[in-house]
Amino acid sequence: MLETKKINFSYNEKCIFNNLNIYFENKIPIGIVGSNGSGKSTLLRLLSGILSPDSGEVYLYNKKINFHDNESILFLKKHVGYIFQNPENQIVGVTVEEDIAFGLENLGLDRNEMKKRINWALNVTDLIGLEKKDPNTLSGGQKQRLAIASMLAMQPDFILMDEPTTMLDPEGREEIYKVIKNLITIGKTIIIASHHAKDLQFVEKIVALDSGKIVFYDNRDKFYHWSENKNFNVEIPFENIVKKYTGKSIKDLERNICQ
Ligand SMILES: Nc1ncnc2c1ncn2[C@@H]1O[C@H](COP(=O)(O)OP(=O)(O)OP(=O)(O)O)[C@@H](O)[C@H]1O
Repeated sequence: MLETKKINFSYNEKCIFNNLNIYFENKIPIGIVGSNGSGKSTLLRLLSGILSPDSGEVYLYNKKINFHDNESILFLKKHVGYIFQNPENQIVGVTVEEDIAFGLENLGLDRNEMKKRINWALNVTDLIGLEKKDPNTLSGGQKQRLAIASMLAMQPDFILMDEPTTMLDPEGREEIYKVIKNLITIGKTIIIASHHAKDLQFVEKIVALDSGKIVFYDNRDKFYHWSENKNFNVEIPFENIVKKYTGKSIKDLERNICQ
């Protein structure tokens, strides 16, 4: 479990969170939605130790994170990985393989373990065969998959993604969806902040933020019903629109066409 208790956070004078309590259970994929500026990225950054709260607490597995203690922050960072919207912010190696190895070098792993982790991360992110490539020559989708692979090799339990497909073309987006599915299958807890319906297709629950407050936290399907006529700047999934206007699922309609 990853949670915040009574968190307060401001950028200079601008208050973003006032007494925010939220929890994320292991292995329940969650989407975070909200209009621009509602605090989605800030929340992900607080949960992953990139930002520290002004007051209040972050707990991971019931352990309180001490933001003044490097070891405590490392404990949080070891278990909670963060993926930026723009993969360029995360890529540092001169080859794909070296980029993945970079984060591992500080962990004191032996060569075999490093190799094993690199291959595993390449596999989960579908990057096998690109090990020797210069990251600068990769497509947007491949770069984002590399950012995920490099973070994955550190073996975090929670993977926080901040609008992971916003910079990508449709092909790149589909590549990331395949990876998100893989990550869920191997038991990672995914938390995705996004405006795109397809980014949220695999999440079980949705948290809606409005000016730093949680105004909804429940199952994904309930969210789309609840949010009708509210402005959360989030796309409605195509299948929900079809269902609303025809009363039928896409599968039922396809069946009728084929009969
Ligand atoms: N480094 C910063 N310094 C000052 N203000 C910031 C900073 N980062 C974000 N903000 C402000 O804090 C508020 C919340 O920002 P945040 O990025 O968390 O929202 P968001 O919901 O992720 O928005 P978006 O959907 O546009 O990405 C916004 O008003 C934003 O302008």
